Amino acid sequence: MQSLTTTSLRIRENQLWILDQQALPQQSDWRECRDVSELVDHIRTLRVRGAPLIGLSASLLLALLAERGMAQDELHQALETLRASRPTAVNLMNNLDRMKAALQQSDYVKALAEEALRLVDEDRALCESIAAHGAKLVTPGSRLLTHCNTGGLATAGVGTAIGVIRRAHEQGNVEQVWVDETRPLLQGGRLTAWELGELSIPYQLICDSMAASLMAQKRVDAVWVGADRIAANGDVANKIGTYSLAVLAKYHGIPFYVAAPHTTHDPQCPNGAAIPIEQRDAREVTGVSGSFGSVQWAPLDAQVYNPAFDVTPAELISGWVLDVGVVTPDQVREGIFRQALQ
Ligand SMILES: CSC[C@H]1O[C@H](OP(=O)(O)O)[C@H](O)[C@@H]1O
Repeated sequence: MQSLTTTSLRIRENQLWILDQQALPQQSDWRECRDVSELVDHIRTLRVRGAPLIGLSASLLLALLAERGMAQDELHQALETLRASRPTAVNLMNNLDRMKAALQQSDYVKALAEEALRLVDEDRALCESIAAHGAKLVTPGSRLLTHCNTGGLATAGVGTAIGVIRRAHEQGNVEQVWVDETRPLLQGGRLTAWELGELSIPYQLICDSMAASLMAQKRVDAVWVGADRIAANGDVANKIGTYSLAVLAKYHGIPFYVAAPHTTHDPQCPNGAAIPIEQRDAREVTGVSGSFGSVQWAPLDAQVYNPAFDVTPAELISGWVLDVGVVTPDQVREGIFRQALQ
């Protein structure tokens, strides 16, 4: 398979390398990813994370395994093992459905490689289109608030919500970004802060609990977040804490935008209640860990509730900023979300 480079994935000499996103920003640790069990572990521990990136890494590994001679039936098993690695982000399921179709072909080795690389190229283009549509919504002097991490680390391109912020900043319309640290795994404090620093985009890091008072002080002009799955009715599953931001934005009359590829919309999922929400390990809440080691502050036997995502109902969303354009609340109320994608 040809060499490939994204912010957090590489193909070199037919080997997949991943940038350990749990080690960032203290360490840029590239790790070989040789087989399914390693990738599943990287995905489950969020060394590989971000809805688009999870799907792309799984697709690229399957293509590499085929090139190394893995039998078709083993590849089918590998594909389904990867599908089960994280349940919420629909990108993984969509990508693997396409890889499964490639696996049915007679020359499946070639078909898998072509499809995996096509998915990477498509994601890059999707990011650019999302960013272009979204940047038009960012007015001069905007102070934008974002949650979790939705940049180049999480995609093959410029990102989704952070892609919009990046392009709007290039157009001179972003005064600064408020970055939610995003407990429990601190994707904002570790990854978005790192990415915006690398891009020289002015930001201030905040604890998630600080967003409300910033909005009350009229210091936030819009909220931009990503999505892991958009239900047929426009409800959105995204990193835990997104729903509370949407409620706060509604209360304060602040626009709340979701940026995502159109493929994140899942017409088979009727509404937010039908989106599977991943429950995660208690130790992520009773303490924190990273390349610096780990520290636990709560009792180790503390009872913990740790859903990785929450659901924001469509009524709280000002616009779904997709690669195909911006879907409006009126279109969603009219139940024509899908048609709006045409
Ligand atoms: C463009 S990434 C979309 C989505 O993925 C993140 O979740 P995680 O860090 O657990 O993989 C977050 O929900 C982002 O909004």
